[in-house]
Amino acid sequence: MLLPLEPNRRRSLSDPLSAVLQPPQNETPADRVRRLDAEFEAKRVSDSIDEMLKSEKKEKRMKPEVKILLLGQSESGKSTTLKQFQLMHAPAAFRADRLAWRAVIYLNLVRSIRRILDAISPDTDQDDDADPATTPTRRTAGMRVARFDQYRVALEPLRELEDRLIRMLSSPDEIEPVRVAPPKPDWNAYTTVNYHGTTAKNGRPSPVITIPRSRKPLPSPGGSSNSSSKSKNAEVSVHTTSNWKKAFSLGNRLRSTKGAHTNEIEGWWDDPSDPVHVVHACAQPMIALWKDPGVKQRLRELKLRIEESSGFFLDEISRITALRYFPTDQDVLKARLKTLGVVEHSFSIPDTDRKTIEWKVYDVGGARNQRAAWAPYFDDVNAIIFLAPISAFDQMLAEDPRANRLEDSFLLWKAVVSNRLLTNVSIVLFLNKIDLLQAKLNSGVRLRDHMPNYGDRPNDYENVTKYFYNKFGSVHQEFSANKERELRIHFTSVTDTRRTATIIKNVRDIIITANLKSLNLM
Ligand SMILES: Nc1nc2c(ncn2[C@@H]2O[C@H](COP(=O)(O)OP(=O)(O)OP(=O)(O)O)[C@@H](O)[C@H]2O)c(=O)[nH]1
Ligand SMILES: [Mg+2]
Repeated sequence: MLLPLEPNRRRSLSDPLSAVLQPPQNETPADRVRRLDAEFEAKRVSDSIDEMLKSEKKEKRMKPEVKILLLGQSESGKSTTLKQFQLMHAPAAFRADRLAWRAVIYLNLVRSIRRILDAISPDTDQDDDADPATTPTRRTAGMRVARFDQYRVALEPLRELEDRLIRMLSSPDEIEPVRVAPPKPDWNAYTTVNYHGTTAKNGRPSPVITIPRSRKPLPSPGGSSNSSSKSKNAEVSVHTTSNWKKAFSLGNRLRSTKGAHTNEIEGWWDDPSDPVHVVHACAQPMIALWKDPGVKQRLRELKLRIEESSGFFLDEISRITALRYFPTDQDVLKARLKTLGVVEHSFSIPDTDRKTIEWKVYDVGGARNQRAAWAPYFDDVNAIIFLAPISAFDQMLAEDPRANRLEDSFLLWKAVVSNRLLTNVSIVLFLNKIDLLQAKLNSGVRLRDHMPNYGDRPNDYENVTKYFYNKFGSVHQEFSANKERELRIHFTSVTDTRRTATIIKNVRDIIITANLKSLNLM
């Protein structure tokens, strides 16, 4: 039986392709059957290839890659949230790095001590180089701390240690220092800087992180200070990529067995050059300084709440300065390293159907001069976790002492929710540092003194958190580029592992659902 000619075969003869496909003029009925059979077979093969491609595509869509961007101002808790992701989804790697964080923890501790000495120093009254984020703008006259000179002398070795830790963390084996990061920082303010010279394959800059350096060295016994550290924004950069961790990793520090007979392990505590010996030797004066009622009184007069600051370890000096101190998970979560650039971390996470999904979490630097680096990540991100540290309502930005940190968070939030590139991106808001907020309100700090709009509402946790919830929520409602977008708001303390794990799980499910919906798979 002759197969009928398909209507769509009749093409215009002006089309050269059609002319070629036309059956020959002198085609016999037998030739025609053969030709149509061949065409039928070709179509069958082509259809089956199409089918395979379709199912491969579907399979690919079923295990999508999810990209999450962590956004928020500096010290909002982005890197801490990332650490919680690591703790949940790559615990072995997280724990393998714990020893490396020892250097950062020592540096955080030394820096806190330095801040106290700076604050209580009788020389500080004329200081125009104090930390704007933490130093009261006007010095308050008060009692001189009686033992100040003793503390200054006893804690002098910490000055050299700080420089040494910075050098160790700054990847000394990196040979080609190249500046890649932000366009406009005061480069002269960075000391001992090594930058990774590579640029990632997508043209995005290589990640680096910085350790905030105290603005001044410890006051020297003679009262003079190192002039090189007088610059305003002195910070030290350290690569996220590798070497700062290597310098302090277990592999490097546990080098050999002491002897075939004893089988005793030689650890960092046996290395006389290890920084632990300096902090260990200074432990007693550090404890005495922190416990000194005169010091506490002076800090109160200055309204300096050191215990609320990043990388706070002053309540745990004995434990942290012990010769065989090994950081706990919680120590690592509390340790502070400032991020510069954008850092990508990948996790393979099984979803509800036990399919593995590749999650890419991007942690960005939140300081103002870092924010220009965010935009290149907006075009292919699935979700944003935005962190606003609501305890910071009485603080100023480190990079701009005139800008209230919470006002800055509101502006940043508005810019993110109204950004058109992010129209179809799920957004989750973490109102973070609620533990510090609670402590601050309990200590009598009033919100309305810093945000007059708060008015006469009660200054308690419940009312204050409700106020922030509504304020951030209404900014989203008014300015969102996507009026359909459902906003999820969580009150968080991202240093709290148990609560944060529950929230992350919840956020993960929401993001997966939204992602599948956007792919029309639900
Ligand atoms: N008490 C308390 N501390 C927190 C909380 N969240 C973060 N921190 C601490 O605040 C400090 C700053 O947090 P990071 O995660 O480094 O901040 P970041 O947003 O990554 O900052 P940049 O890298 O500068 O953009 C760290 O020492 C954290 O341990 C919180 O909810 N409560
Ligand atoms: Mg960070």
